[in-house]
Amino acid sequence: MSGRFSTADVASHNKADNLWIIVDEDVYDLTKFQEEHPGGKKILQRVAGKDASKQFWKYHNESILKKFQKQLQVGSLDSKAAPPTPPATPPAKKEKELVKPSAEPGVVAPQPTAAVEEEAEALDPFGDLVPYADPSWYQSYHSPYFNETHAALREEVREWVEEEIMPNVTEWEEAKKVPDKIFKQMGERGYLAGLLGIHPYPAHLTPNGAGVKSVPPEKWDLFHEMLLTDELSRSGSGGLVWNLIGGFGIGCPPLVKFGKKEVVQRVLPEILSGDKRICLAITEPDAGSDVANLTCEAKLSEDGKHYIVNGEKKWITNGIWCEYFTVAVRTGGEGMNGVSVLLIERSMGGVSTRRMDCQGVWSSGTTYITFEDVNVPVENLIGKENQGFKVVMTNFNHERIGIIIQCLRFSRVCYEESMKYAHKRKTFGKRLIDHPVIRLKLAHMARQIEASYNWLENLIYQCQRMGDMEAMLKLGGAIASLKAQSTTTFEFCAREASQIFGGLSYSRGGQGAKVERLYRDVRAYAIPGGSEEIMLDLSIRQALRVHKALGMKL
Ligand code: HEM
Repeated sequence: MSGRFSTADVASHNKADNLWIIVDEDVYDLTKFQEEHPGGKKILQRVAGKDASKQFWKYHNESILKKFQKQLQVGSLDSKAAPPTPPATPPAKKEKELVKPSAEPGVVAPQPTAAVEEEAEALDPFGDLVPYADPSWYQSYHSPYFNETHAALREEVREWVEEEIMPNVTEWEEAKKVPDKIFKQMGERGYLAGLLGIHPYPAHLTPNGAGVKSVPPEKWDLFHEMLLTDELSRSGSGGLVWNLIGGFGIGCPPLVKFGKKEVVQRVLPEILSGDKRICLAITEPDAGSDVANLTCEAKLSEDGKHYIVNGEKKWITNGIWCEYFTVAVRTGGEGMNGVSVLLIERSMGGVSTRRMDCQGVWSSGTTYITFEDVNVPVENLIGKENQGFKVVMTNFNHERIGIIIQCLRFSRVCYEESMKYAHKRKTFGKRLIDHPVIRLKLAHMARQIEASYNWLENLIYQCQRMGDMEAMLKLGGAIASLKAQSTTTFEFCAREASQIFGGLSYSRGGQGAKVERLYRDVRAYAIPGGSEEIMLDLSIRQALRVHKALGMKL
């Protein structure tokens, strides 16, 4: 694809059997491709030998060029500037320390220990700079939370997502499967190790012991985790995100934090390398948010060496692909004090999984599981017997924060796609963006996204300072509330984006692909991890309990 051509050269390829076009000063040979072009061959023949940039951008988005470039591009116009040659050694980046805001007087949160009082400096602008389409720290606004290590990770992840993931998401979603090599890359790049909620992340357990390329383990914090999930969510596919981190992100942390050392040492390396998968199995056909009433039973064998597990689990993300299952079971009497958590391994026998067909998140592998007389060694108990509720509850904050990050980025994707489309689509002689009614829709999307995201940053900071236990006690209410806020924001943005895209977001694929897919994914966020109704009620009950303990005066 390295040829250089004049416009006259391209103009000579202007027949159906010799069909070249120009898009943005690059030259494409569509002679063979025209037969399979979803928009038809005649439309291509009409622009044969010509600059078709305007027509191209009217009907397609960026991912199409990325996907077909290798196959169809034969070169560029000789008038196009040659791509810059990269410098032999990239300029060294100056690292700024994380700036930690000091707590207000009277706030119970622990005070920062390191006396880092440097002023928060804005980082270089990054991305397309569409207002509100990225977090404000991407766009040269000041932030107390992000430093150069976050900027480096952002660049690393974005490049990978743009190259390896973006062009293929629609295809994978339709196939209901993401190629295994992508999950494997999550391991190789150290991302799985970074998503455990553990700092420093266990770099020695990543393949080659290398960890994450742009962030050493000791610098890793919850904002890196947040950013990783956020950037993955730019794919505009809940299925893709859940395929890569859905099961792992909620199934692995309880094992690492509460599992027996020998068991963790045995299984963790092959999970963090991306060779084997793990998921969390709590929900049952008859017990969703009502965890305390689950019925999957684990009976201790007479010799006390095994639990014998029988029961069913439903809507389990990634289950069909997993070797390991972090499972909530009943080992004691009724209610929350009879619940334990076990690591069940497929190789133990008696584990069956089948894919469930769902409204959204198609490539996430939603699963129905049956356990029939599974013999689980007692060493595989995670936490203490009958105290599994604590393990489950600690995990909920991590799970819900993941849901919030994804929902807010998906809302941004809906907004960004709408903003870009509104600048090219014309109705009644005007671009959509020139209609006040469309700007109003965008404004309502943006205000909800920004307000929710700013609360999210604050809660991540609180989690970072508090640690799991304190965060579980103090932040459960606020996180539950923000979960409801983010899913309603997502639902609103998906609807408004769909109205702006019209028919293009009703059919699958093409320019409205992300919006159509996200519209279907909304319920997968609003229902699991605690439904909106339960979250909102909990947010008040929990906050009152905490503030009573803090000395609230009514
Ligand atoms: C590099 C050249 C091109 C490639 C690789 C390409 C590829 C595609 C693909 C994959 C689609 C399916 C929809 C989607 O996924 O977006 C499509 C649809 C379409 N294309 Fe192209 N195309 C090219 C050039 C053009 C040009 C130059 C025109 C117009 C002159 C055009 C007009 C259309 C139309 C009208 C549709 C249907 C859009 C819709 O369903 O709303 N394409 N093209």
